[in-house]
Amino acid sequence: MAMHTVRLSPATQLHGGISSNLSPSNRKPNNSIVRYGCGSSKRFRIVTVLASLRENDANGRDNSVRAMEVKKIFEDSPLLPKPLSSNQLTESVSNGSRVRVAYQGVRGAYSESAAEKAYPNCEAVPCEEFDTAFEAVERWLVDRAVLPIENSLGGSIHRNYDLLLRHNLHIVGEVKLAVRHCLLANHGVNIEDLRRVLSHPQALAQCENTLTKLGLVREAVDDTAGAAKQIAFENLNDAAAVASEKAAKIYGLNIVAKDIQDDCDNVTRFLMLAREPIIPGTNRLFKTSIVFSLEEGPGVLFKALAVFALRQINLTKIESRPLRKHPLRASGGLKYFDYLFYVDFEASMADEVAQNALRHLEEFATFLRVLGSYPVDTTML
Ligand SMILES: O=C(O)C(=O)C[C@]1(C(=O)O)C=C[C@@H](O)C=C1
Repeated sequence: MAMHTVRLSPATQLHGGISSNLSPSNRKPNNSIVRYGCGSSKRFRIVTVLASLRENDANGRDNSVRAMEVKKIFEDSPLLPKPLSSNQLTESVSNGSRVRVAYQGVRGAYSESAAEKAYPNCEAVPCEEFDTAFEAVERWLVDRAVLPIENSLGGSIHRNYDLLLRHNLHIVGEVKLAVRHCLLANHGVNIEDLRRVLSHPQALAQCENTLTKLGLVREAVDDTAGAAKQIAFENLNDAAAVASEKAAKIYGLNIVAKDIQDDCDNVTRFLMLAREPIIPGTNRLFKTSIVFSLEEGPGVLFKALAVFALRQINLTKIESRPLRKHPLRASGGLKYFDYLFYVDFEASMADEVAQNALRHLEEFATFLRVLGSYPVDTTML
């Protein structure tokens, strides 16, 4: 059987470095995580079956039968872990060896790459939802979470701003990842055959110009790699996924177009979250993230931001979100929207100047919380 017909090769595509499987069917009765070595015979069985499927395809076999077979093989595979869902959170435990890092999405998602960049040699643990990743850390199932917070083209990931406040984790670091999107389709599908494109809404927004030029109908899914997986599993021939080159390899898809984001400098910033804060230092460039709310009144936000300007502290990000518990406030018979302000500033909480700024802010803030003080990611992308 000629190996070149197999698009999912064993070493790079099926195993891919994840050694735990969190799906209930693969969990040991004592709730510890089942591990699989690189030489798993099941892995080779899967590759062999895929190879024979490809060969059958070449002989003109029914595509829907093939799609069902491929789906079954992937679902049975212990090598592609199923993401954690909220109701599984009580069922697995951290084994204390490598750092276990939760991310949202499935294998091949940009968030997985960010987790691996933030914690080299970590065990990246896929989670279905952002919320699940937060909870996985809170319940000691994993050690850290790495979650996207903003993108240079698409803007803020609002959901994670809201969750930062709803949960009690601390920001212990940030990591920036260059995001280079590809258009992925099944082999044999040409760009002219495409009608639809599936991806994470952020990824779709980052490729707005290309997708508009191609006239593709956008369909939002949970993550970019999940879109690639769906294209492969369902053997779709009118749809493509916006996803990474890594996802193309994992799910055996063809790269129809590369670098389709609207700007070559497309960067997503991720936050590293932990149960305990790190001790802020002054030995390197630090950033501090805070959230606060203010009284209603003329110039109040101006005054709040002035506490930093007066001390020459540089602000790197400001975001406002509705204050959900009190979305409206009344003043003089009028109703105003009520907000939370998230601010990142370039100073360590170990700096007296930062402590003074926050003391000053407390004088008129109705609520203030420090989300974390952590080293700035200064790596060039
Ligand atoms: O869908 C993925 O692959 C993700 O990791 C999520 C996500 C995001 O939420 O912004 C991360 C990076 C890119 O900006 C696009 C999508």
